[in-house]
Amino acid sequence: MGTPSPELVRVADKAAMARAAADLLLARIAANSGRIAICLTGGSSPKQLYELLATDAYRDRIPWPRVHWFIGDERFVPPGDPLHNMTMARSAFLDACAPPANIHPIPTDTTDPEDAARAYERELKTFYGAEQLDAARPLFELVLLGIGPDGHVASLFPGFPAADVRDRWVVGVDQAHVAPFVPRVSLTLPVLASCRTVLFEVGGADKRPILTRVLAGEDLPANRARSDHQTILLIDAAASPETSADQSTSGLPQALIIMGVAGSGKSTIGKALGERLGWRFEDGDSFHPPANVAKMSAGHPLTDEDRWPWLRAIAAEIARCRANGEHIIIACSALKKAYRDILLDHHHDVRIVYLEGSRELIGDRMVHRKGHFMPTGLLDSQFATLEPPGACEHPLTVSVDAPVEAIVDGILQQLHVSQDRA
Ligand SMILES: O=C(O)[C@H](O)[C@@H](O)[C@H](O)[C@H](O)COP(=O)(O)O
Repeated sequence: MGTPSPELVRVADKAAMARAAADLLLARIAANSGRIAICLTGGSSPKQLYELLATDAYRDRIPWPRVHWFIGDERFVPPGDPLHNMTMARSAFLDACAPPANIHPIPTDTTDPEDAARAYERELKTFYGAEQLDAARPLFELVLLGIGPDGHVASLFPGFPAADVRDRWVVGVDQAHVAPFVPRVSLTLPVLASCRTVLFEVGGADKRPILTRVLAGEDLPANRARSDHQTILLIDAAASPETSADQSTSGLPQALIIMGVAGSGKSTIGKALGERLGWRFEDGDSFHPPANVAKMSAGHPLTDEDRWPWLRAIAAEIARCRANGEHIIIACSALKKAYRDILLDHHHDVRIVYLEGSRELIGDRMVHRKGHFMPTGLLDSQFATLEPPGACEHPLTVSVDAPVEAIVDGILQQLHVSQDRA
């Protein structure tokens, strides 16, 4: 299988970009319960993100002891210098939040950048526990990158030999192609690729010229830095070239997740929608691992720990469908945002359909529909758990207070599917 194409995610401005990047970082951390490595970037683009991570809203949600912080490139200046990349990250958030042993700067107190590169390569290999990268076991969970005005990433400049190095993990770069003109030390492209997600932050009007070239597919380091698994380009309105204004919203989604509390009609609506679109429908419950099925059959409620593998199994099925170009509709209560984050996995072609209804309405429907009574406690607890999807999740919201066909019409309308096409 080739390298997946990058996904474009558009946000309004740099503040929204920082929030989206922070949310993705949290999702990546939540998806792996082991020791995690994150590769930070220098430059000015990530500063807002770093500052956001130090705020209560994010800081308290990061399991700091198990997260390790590396850097994709360093300017060969002493720590503390205003140009020093890791110093910027340290003062923005790391020093206040991360255990010192989990901060892995590139040394710049060595004789030259080449020595520093060798020392950092050793450190990365020791952390990884092997001399060779294995595509099935990425080194990093997330690699953050910015794009320079000439299309460079980390300190891999276009036309410089460092951008072609494949047999080293880290290289010394004697001179930079753009300011600041100090020697650099940089991770190489195969090492940056060894991650679950490469996330580019590209914001501000000054990025528009280079982004236009990148989106046109020019052969630049920015177009060669791709994760083996997932690459996301977060771009804001100011950086976005007009010509690509509707690229990310055109076409139908690849997958739809029908969410809502028990009794909101997820399966009925999902099946009816599947028939109208000609897409496969699956009940999310069929993805529960046997341990969960056993627990539920014994009448024990599931905990979030039980739910993660189940949600990841659904996400894996969505990923499989996306890779094969198949459409799928999955019914899954997905009451909390953390659950939906796993299911959506930041894919803009996976959309949520939220079946909205009040507790009274859904309680009533339960009684009248099948003459079957749902215990009040269960419905109450569903509503207590429910975190309705926010605008940033771009849900298709429909009221369940209508006949099935009208609800399906409402969803098709929001998908801009003409009734002929359906
Ligand atoms: O050390 C560096 O300069 C970098 O890591 C570099 O690759 C940076 O990410 C880009 O040049 C974008 O820089 P800005 O974010 O400042 O535009």
